[in-house]
Amino acid sequence: MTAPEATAPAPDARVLDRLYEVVTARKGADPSDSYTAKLFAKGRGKICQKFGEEATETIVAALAEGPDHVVTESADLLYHLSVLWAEAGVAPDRVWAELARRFGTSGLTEKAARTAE
Ligand SMILES: N=c1c2ncn([C@@H]3O[C@H](COP(=O)(O)OP(=O)(O)OP(=O)(O)O)[C@@H](O)[C@H]3O)c2ncn1[C@@H]1O[C@H](COP(=O)(O)O)[C@@H](O)[C@H]1O
Repeated sequence: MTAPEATAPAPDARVLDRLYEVVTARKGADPSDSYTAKLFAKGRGKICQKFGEEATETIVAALAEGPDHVVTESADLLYHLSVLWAEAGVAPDRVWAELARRFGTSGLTEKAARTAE
């Protein structure tokens, strides 16, 4: 069996960085020991399919099930996004940098600049 992580991360946004480290370390691990390793073994198509399913489940939770379900489905969604990033070779730092770059630019301003091109 794969050993559980020694210490749980703080329950804040940095948990995604820790999760990405754990997920990346599961690449090439025995699929019978790890759900993440099983997903990697099934390939990128399966990982993308799972991410899509979790997105749909999050939508259903928001539309019909209430905040507690939105929380649990969002956690499933972000876990599967971490696996997708690891599969695609995208470290979360790159996403954080892109979000930071966009900070303070209204989506309306960005769209207007794009559609004027
Ligand atoms: N955060 C998660 C996490 N969130 C959700 N899941 C799994 O994602 C799956 C959700 O998919 P479904 O609800 O569709 O359940 P399912 O029917 O089992 O899925 P499929 O058979 O369709 O693939 C469940 O099996 C959950 O257990 C997770 N599995 C792992 N992690 C993290 O990843 C770490 C490593 O996990 P292992 O790779 O299993 O060691 C863990 O310590 C956790 O920190």
